[in-house]
Amino acid sequence: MAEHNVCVELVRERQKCTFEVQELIHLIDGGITATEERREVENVVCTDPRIKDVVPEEYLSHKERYENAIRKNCILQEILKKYTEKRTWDNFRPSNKYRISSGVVKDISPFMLHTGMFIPTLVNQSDDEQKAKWVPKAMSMEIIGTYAQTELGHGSFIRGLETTATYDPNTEEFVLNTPNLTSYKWWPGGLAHTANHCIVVAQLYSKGQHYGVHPFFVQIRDIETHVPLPGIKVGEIGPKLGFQTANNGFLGFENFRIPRRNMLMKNAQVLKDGTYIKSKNDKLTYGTMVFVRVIILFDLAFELSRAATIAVRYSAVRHQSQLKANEPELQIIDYVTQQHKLFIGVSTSHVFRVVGLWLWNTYVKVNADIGKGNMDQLPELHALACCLKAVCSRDAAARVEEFRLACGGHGFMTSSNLPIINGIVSASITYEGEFSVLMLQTARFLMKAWNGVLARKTLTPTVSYLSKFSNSDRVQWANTTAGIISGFQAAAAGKTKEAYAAIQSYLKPGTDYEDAWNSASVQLVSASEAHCRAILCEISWSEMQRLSKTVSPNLGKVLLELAELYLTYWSLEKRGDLLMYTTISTADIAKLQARYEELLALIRPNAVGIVDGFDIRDEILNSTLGAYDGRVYERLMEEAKKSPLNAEPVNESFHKYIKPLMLKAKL
Ligand SMILES: CCCCCCCCCCCCCCCCCCCCCCCC(=O)SCCNC(=O)CCNC(=O)[C@H](O)C(C)(C)COP(=O)(O)OP(=O)(O)OC[C@H]1O[C@@H](n2cnc3c(N)ncnc32)[C@H](O)[C@@H]1OP(=O)(O)O
Ligand SMILES: Cc1cc2nc3c(=O)[nH]c(=O)nc-3n(C[C@H](O)[C@H](O)[C@H](O)COP(=O)(O)OP(=O)(O)OC[C@H]3O[C@@H](n4cnc5c(N)ncnc54)[C@H](O)[C@@H]3O)c2cc1C
Repeated sequence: MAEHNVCVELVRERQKCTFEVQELIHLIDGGITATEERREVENVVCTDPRIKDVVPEEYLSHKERYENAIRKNCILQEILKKYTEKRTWDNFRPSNKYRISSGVVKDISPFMLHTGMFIPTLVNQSDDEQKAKWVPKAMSMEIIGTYAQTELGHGSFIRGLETTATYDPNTEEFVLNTPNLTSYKWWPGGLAHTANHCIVVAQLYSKGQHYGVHPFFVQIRDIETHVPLPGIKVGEIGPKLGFQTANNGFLGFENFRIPRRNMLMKNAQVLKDGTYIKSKNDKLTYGTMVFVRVIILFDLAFELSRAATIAVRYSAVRHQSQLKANEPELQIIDYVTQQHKLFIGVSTSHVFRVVGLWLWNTYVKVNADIGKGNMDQLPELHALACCLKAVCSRDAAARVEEFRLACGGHGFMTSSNLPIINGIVSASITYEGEFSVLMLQTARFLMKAWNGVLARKTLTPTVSYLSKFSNSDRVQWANTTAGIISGFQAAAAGKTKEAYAAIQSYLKPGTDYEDAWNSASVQLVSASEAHCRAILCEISWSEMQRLSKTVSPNLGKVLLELAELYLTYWSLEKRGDLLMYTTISTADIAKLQARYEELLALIRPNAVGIVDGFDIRDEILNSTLGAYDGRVYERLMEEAKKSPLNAEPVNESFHKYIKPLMLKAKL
């Protein structure tokens, strides 16, 4: 971007920056080569004239919008293929180059489930022979798939799914059926008109026995004509709050037959005669969900970085109101309330990225152990992935909404892109495991851990802190980062203990454990949240400390300020918990508040530099408010002029309706 086109405010902001933005970019990308590789792909895609929309997406009809999304995503796939020719699943290291999808369509790609769930399920749940047959075809997009699990009647409760797969040993086939309306598959992305295959999660029956849900590889459309195969009823579910171009669909089966070997057989198998061979652990069927819950953190970090870039740059460009009489109007970023809205979101993006990487490394290690037959770490991984996915998605949605509010009226414009990002992030609270449902899964793990505390057992690493805080004394508070982390752990331990006690107190004679659990479930969710906050604080602080030692002192200082801001913000937000479970005093809280305000002031001069460090091209930001040059007002007007309503000075509705109305009023 030529600096002479950049508005004066952003030029000044960039001059103020105390660290090398390029260094931050490389840190986020994971190295200079990764930055170069990402930029090269982004450049090729974003400068391809076929990708540019003449009419903005939001003015297209639902149908046109989908068709446009498909057209452009096919071009993207063509380009990406060149950059991923040597890629096999085993060396598949999806780098930031996949964020390019946002530079192609503003909303979600209809191919997202193909990459995000169809391929991972084939890789992780097929046996070697199946993998060799299906994965290369899926990777090259010779076949296009999705993940069809949720039904009209059931999403959270997977054991309640109603689609059946009944084995017929005479033909060595499974017969798929949708027994009633509520058993229609409902929601899968790309299912409606994009995918020709899908993973179908269905209840398995063989030799008259029921064996629970299992994944099946199912072709639903003819490869040549794309016509749904006989016995398949498929269509689209209609417009939503967001995800307009995701092509979410419904699917029903009527005695639809698939070969026996189309059941994914890495974990459980059905032999030719219908004998069922059990998996080592029946929860391995849920493996793709664990994988996606893990990678969602990267997606949330990215979406937050987009929203942060938009809101921070806009706040530097926008002037409003006078702080002092007879002085120029302030850049809104100089209002401390504005910094309070902005900087926690910027910091949260970094926190999610580093905690996401830590979770990813844990996932890789546990998966390797599972491969060797050791399932010991699976419950802990599941508990971690559940609460982190749930809390981070909810936090991300709150932060994006705050960024939107920080942009005032203009943030409400679709052209700001904040409403679309809002829709994308809000969906993640529900999909891949609804918030409360996942929090309660982590709570199950915490209750077991508390049993371990009471039995003086050694706990697994992420809950080992519970033993430290098992007595009733309030924990000694220290106004340091270590003190804050310890305070969060004390709060998590205290809440876990109370939720445990609440279950016991509800367990009157004649009360089932499940009813007592339900009665205590608000406290259980609260305990899960506290546990998750303790993890987010501990891991983000240790990771940012580690990273700060790998970069220049100037950048290291900024990283630590962002990490400390996160800890301090949440200490203040959760001061009630800290007052309950630690010896924190009102004077300590006042000190935390003062430090928080100090951190806002320290971050302020670097704010634009920090979001520049996310290195998000204008085409990927898609925002009138957030472009690199800060020409906010020109862009808002240019975009407004694209409204089809502005193509004619008088709309025909005037003659048809308004004029007659006015004439009638005269009579
Ligand atoms: C360096 C960077 C590398 C990064 C690599 C990334 C590569 C990726 C490339 C692609 C890029 C694209 C990025 C895009 C971002 C991602 C976008 C994806 C978009 C997704 C769209 C949405 C898709 C969907 O929504 S699919 C449907 C999802 N559905 C759900 O999640 C349903 C939720 N429900 C459940 O999970 C279950 O029903 C549950 C857990 C609530 C209850 O199950 P069940 O009734 O069977 O169990 P319980 O009786 O309650 O408990 C039994 C027992 O089992 C334990 N357990 C449950 N689940 C699991 C599990 N998954 N694993 C292990 N254990 C489990 C449970 O804890 C209980 O244990 P107890 O010991 O008895 O307590
Ligand atoms: C944008 C989007 C994309 C999606 N894509 C896919 C896809 O590609 N493939 C796919 O298979 N699915 C997909 N889904 C479906 C998604 O996974 C489910 O919507 C999600 O798992 C929640 O299930 P549900 O809709 O049945 O909600 P419900 O389970 O009906 O939840 C409704 C309410 O009931 C509460 N509740 C439910 N069970 C419990 C419980 N045990 N304890 C306490 N409270 C409970 C919940 O907390 C919630 O408040 C998608 C959904 C969305 C929104």
